[in-house]
Amino acid sequence: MVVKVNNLVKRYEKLVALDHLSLEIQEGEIFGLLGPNGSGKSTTINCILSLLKYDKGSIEIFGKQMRPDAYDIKRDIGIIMQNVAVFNELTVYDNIYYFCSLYVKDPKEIRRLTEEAIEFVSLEDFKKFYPKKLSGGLLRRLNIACGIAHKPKLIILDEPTVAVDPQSRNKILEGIKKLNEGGATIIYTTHYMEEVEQLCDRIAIIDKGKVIASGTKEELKNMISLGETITLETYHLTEENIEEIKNIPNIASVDYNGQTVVVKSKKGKNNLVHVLNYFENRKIPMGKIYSELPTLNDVFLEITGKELRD
Ligand SMILES: Nc1ncnc2c1ncn2[C@@H]1O[C@H](COP(=O)(O)OP(=O)(O)OP(=O)(O)O)[C@@H](O)[C@H]1O
Repeated sequence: MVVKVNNLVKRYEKLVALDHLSLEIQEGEIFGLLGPNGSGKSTTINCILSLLKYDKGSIEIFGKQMRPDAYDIKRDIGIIMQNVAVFNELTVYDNIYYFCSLYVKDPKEIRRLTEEAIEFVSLEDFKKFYPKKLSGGLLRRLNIACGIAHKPKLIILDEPTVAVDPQSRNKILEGIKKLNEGGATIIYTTHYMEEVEQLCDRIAIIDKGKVIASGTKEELKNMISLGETITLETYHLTEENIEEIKNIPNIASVDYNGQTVVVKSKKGKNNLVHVLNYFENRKIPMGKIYSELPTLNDVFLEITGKELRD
């Protein structure tokens, strides 16, 4: 176990930001903390890092109790915060060198690690640039390089792709996978379900400071009753047809807007076949058809009754 958070409670005056939150993160995994804005992700990370005091609970990292002065633990952690934290008066190279020098003493080794980090985030052409001259995506990559240059065993990234262009976003996600393949354990917070689906081995979904579900994405999707969502283009459905589709076994809901019908089914076999057979037998013309498995948004929606997105 790399991180063990037990029953954490954090209040900001009257607001309970973390409400008995527990997490267990194992060595070598990419662990996703998924939740809407304001659910408590940054507060969790700041408590884990002992940057914030909390009211109740305990936090262990690498099997030891985490404290504000636990420098032996902090040395092995890389932090990439939501807000870019670099020095505007230092170049790209000097920023990375500086952050690396907080953990590594030998100048030759710092230079080697700095070059490696620059290569890792593909900033070779920008070494002498000052942060103000970098685009948002490049700045994020610099922020990441500063956090990982000292080769930490545990890397914590708090929403590193917010307001980043798709190219930089892909580079960041690929980079995180590479860091993980190199042996680092990763904690990744985001409100983008696509990112955790793509990246994470295990996920905790949080809402209002509580873990509402956790597991692999398959486990999370198996927790809910929704099977698949079938979307079908058709201009010819009557009220009677809609009622009949609702009565097909295993169908949970039917929504029709005059152009497309969205049929949600409960878990079970051959749901798509049954729906298509209905259209075939009634000779109702169909256009495009597709069927989707539940998303993590569906999981969030079924548990909390609201959308993950704002
Ligand atoms: N310093 C603070 N003082 C008072 N309330 C705070 C403070 N920081 C956070 N909060 C509140 O605590 C709750 C959790 O906030 P937190 O920033 O941890 O959520 P988050 O999931 O990281 O959201 P976001 O992605 O918007 O940062 C929110 O209701 C937020 O308004």
